Order: sequence, then C-alpha cells, then structure tokens
Amino acid sequence: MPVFDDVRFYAIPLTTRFRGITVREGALVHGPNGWGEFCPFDDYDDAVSAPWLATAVEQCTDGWPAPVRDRIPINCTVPVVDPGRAHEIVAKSGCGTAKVKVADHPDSLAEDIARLEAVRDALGPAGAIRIDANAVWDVDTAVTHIRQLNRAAAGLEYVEQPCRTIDELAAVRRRVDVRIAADESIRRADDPLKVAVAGAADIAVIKCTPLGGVRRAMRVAEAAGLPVVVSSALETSVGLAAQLALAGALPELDFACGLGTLSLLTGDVVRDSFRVVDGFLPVPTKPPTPDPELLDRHAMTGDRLRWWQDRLARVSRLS
Ligand SMILES: O=C(O)CCC(=O)c1ccccc1C(=O)O
Ligand SMILES: [Mg+2]
Repeated sequence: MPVFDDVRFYAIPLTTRFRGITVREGALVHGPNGWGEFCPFDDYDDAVSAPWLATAVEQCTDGWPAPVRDRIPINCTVPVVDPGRAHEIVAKSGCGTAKVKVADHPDSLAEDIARLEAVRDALGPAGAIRIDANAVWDVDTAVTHIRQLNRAAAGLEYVEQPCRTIDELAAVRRRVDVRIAADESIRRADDPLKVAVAGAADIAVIKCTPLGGVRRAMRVAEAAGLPVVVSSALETSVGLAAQLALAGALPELDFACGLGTLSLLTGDVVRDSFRVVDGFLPVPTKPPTPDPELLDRHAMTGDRLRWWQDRLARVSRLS
C-alpha cells in the first residue's frame, strides 16, 4: 500500500466539454522522486483505477526509463465544436497533425463533415488528419461514415476506435482503405498484454496513465506489435510528464502523439506547462513540481474533496 508524504486534490474546469465532462479532477501525490498524478474518470471503479495509481507511484518513487529522443511531435485535439472554432484551434496550434472527435451523436455526420472540411482548410494539404469515434459505430455505419469523412478531410491518416469490439474493428478494416487505430480495445481489455489487436488494427493508441505506468505501457506496446501513438488521459502537466516519458522511451515512434490536451484545460498546477510549441513537446527527465499558488487556486473542496480522499484511500488499499 503506497504511502505518500504529501497529497493535494485539484479541480480544473475544461475550456470545452470533452468525454462528457466539464471539470477535470484528480489527486497529486508526492514521494521520494517527486510528484505523480492520480486522475481516473468518475465512472471508473476502484479495480479499474488501481493501475492509474500505479502510474502515479512509479512516477513519484522509481521514476521512468531513460528516453531515446528529446522531443515528441504532437497532434492538436479538436473536440466536438463548430467549424469556425475547429479552424481556429488548428490554425493556432502550430501542429501539422490534427485529431478530430466525431460521432458525438447519432445524426452527427453533416456536422462531422463540416468540421473536417474546416480542419483541412486550416491545416493545408500537407497536414495529417485523424479522427476518433470512441467506439460508437456499428460496422456498416463505420464503413459508410469513414468513406464520407475520408473524402471530406481529403484523406484521413487513420480512424481511432470506430467500433467497440476487436472483431468489428477487423471487419471495418477489411472494408475501408483508411488505417484503423485501437484505443479502448487495448486500454479496456481484460488483459492489455494479451489482447490480439494486430489483425484488427494498424496502429495502437497507448496511454500509460490507465495502463499502470511507463514500464507497463512499454510492455503493452511491445505485445501489441503495432506502431504506437501515445495519447493523453486529460492529465495536468504532472501526469502528462509520464506520457511524454513513455513517448520518449519507446524504441520506435512514427506518428504524432495526442499529448497537446492542456489546451483543453483552463489552468494547470505547474508554472511551466507542457504547452505545444511548433508542434512539439519536450521529453522530461523528472516529474514537474506543482506551484503552491496554483495548487491553492485549483484546490478541490467540499463533498468532492471527501469523495476523492475516500477513493484514493480505497484504491491505495488495493495496491
Ligand atoms: O488523443 C488526443 O489528442 C486527446 C486525448 C483523447 O482523445 C482522450 C482523452 C481522454 C480520454 C479519452 C481520449 C480518447 O482518445 O478517446
Ligand atoms: Mg480515443
């Protein structure tokens, strides 16, 4: 059971609703190697949250394996917003790759097309556009929507998790010319080390935060046997540091990573945030240190604080 010498809880509003949430909440925990972050989403039970705590423990006790590169190409993230806002996000980002959320509701196709046209306009012909459907389509819907969205975007780099199951991903992959990436299929698998995604996807989306740390995520990436995209779980800079350490330590990294998500938060807990510059983020070698004034500004209070204190205590007892 991990014992931390300091624990702080934060609540930071998002700039745009994302994944159904409007405020990001979590805990920052301190140990001999510095600070780590524990921020499972509200709907995750204690067992699912245990690897999130393992990620924080790795960071604040052992630290991470040594990097093999010092900067990571980053995709800007375009939430479900109107075309004008999508254009602005991409144009301001400085990124050559955009990841666009689609399929937010059953009648979203026309809006998704308009969003992708705006993103292509902002990015120019050389940029890469990937979309994420978060597992909502059935196979036939995925095939027809992907074909139309591929046209609207003037070419898609890949589609992330169009359907829920591995078999559905494989069926879609046989019927479209666009590459398929697996996200939830890996992250939510009973055993992420054993899930056979290789026939069902071309790319593995790997997040160390839900997988139990940088070392474990590297083993999952190796077991997947596919090119990897490291992607955020909407952490503050403290938790993003681990994801950047993962992207820095992977033996191969051929795609931009989805770690530009601090732009979705209205604040951060550190002064020197991981804000994307010219499409890249640096690989940290040690955890960042939260700023006392920012910790106070974003401090969680009231019932939510008690809920998170209980949750951290329960999940700690599991570990
Ligand atoms: O990859 C990105 O650019 C942003 C990260 C992202 O989309 C995400 C963030 C939190 C939880 C789930 C997801 C997801 O990829 O589905
Ligand atoms: Mg995803």
